Amino acid sequence: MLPDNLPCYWLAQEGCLVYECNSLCSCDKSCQNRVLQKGVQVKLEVFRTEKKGWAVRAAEAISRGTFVCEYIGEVLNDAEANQRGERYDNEGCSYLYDIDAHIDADGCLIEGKVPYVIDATKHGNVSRFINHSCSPNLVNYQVLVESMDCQLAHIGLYADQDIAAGEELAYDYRYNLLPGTGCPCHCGSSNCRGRLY
Ligand SMILES: C[S@@+](CC[C@H](N)C(=O)[O-])C[C@H]1O[C@@H](n2cnc3c(N)ncnc32)[C@H](O)[C@@H]1O
Repeated sequence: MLPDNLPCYWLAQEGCLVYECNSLCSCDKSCQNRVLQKGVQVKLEVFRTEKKGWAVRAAEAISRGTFVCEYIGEVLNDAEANQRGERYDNEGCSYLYDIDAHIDADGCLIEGKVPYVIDATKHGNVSRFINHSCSPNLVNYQVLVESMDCQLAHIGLYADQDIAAGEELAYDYRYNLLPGTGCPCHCGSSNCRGRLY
């Protein structure tokens, strides 16, 4: 039996498309299928870490399945993202979110590649400070609200487990591990892959 507070799409695999009610629905704003569109509803804190720069932690307990925040920023095409990505990698800090890397090709309705990357370097919200972990406590879903264009889905981050107040929030960046030295991962988990990319 599922707990009452789990959204109806909770059984979907990470990276899948989910639909929220929108202005074409007869329901009102109190509908339980209007989650991401209400914005951040949980208390979050940005804090400084020793090895990972800024990070985000829960300022109150967050139950499994709760929407945490949306990853927002400038929407770039692949060419622009590659160009900026090289610069960011050289600088050692990147706020690019590669939508494609998070799509579960087997379990999703999205077909083909999403030719966009979200860049939160200059425009973003608290999600830009969330670090990577090889044992994450957040998962990502692609969420459709007003537009039904799968390639323009919102990116929602949700608690994948019960999270205690004070615990750092993290999701799996799912970067490709490229040949070379890459960038060391400091997530500290027992199954850490050792590198971010
Ligand atoms: C989206 S930003 C996260 C916020 C960032 N820590 C800051 O200070 O603004 C991503 C960057 O944070 C750092 N980072 C995130 N997770 C990390 C990890 N597990 N180990 C080392 N650095 C990490 C890397 O520099 C990465 O490019």
